[in-house]
Amino acid sequence: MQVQPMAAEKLSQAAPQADAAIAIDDVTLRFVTPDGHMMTAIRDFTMTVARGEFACVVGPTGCGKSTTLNLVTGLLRPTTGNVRVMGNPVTDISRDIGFVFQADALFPWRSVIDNVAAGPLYRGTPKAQAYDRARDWIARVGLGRFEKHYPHQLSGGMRKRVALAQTFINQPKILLMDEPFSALDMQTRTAMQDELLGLWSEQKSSVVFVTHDLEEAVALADKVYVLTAGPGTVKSVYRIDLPRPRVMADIRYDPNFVEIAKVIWNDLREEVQLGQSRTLQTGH
Ligand SMILES: Nc1ncnc2c1ncn2[C@@H]1O[C@H](COP(=O)(O)OP(=O)(O)OP(=O)(O)O)[C@@H](O)[C@H]1O
Repeated sequence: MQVQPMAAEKLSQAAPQADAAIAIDDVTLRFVTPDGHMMTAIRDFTMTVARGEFACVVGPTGCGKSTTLNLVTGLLRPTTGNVRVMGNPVTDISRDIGFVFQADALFPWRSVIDNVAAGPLYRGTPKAQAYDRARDWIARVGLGRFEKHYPHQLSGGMRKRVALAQTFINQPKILLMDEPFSALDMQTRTAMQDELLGLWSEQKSSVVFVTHDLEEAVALADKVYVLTAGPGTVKSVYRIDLPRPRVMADIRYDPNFVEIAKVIWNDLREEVQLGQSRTLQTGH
């Protein structure tokens, strides 16, 4: 087991690899606030996610984690710097990208199978084939008996399984996840983390997973990015060398896991405290 800030602890100074799945190169993003001031959301931000890599991003509230994901989707454009996905500059919302966010993105008026088949149908897959694939994915996430149910008839964990099936059926090369499991109880959350790792290891997507939960980050990731209090930049990057496959219910008791989490928390704590003191001073 090795825990170490990666060679480029100051990754913001290092050029991302050309063939990376995601390459955010020295990006600064400024917004005009509602009262007309400029505010910097992220600054001098450099991040590289290799193909097939699972990267987690942790940082204090408001430090720019969601903004980072929005740069990858193309919903936001950098003020300065470059963002490349699969080697190409981001110009539009890419079909290669799948999302799972905290809120459900399910259509409430559609049954489970109609929700899961929606992506392939939208992409032009013939109906019979789209529904066959949807059935297969619903079975994979353990909801075979619930194809005809509507989202309001499912628990939060079941809806999240539908969301994973809905996302993975499109075989995204890149998966962006913004606190996807934070609303779930601990047990369901653990099950969903296992589910996610299983699906990811089959499909080998490149993942960026944003979370407030450092233990979740360490348990899931190949690499953990720690961001500074806003305006966010990369404070340090840790490679997590815990062996795979990982079993979420067990990994938290692994002494190596505990040690890694402690080291990263020492780093993150300063930023969280800084973020909190700013919130107290400014009220937001
Ligand atoms: N469209 C926007 N216009 C102006 N400011 C914005 C906009 N979107 C985000 N911001 C600001 O950018 C900063 C970063 O926001 P972001 O949502 O990325 O943070 P975060 O780290 O994801 O926060 P949290 O952990 O609370 O979800 C915040 O100060 C936020 O108020």
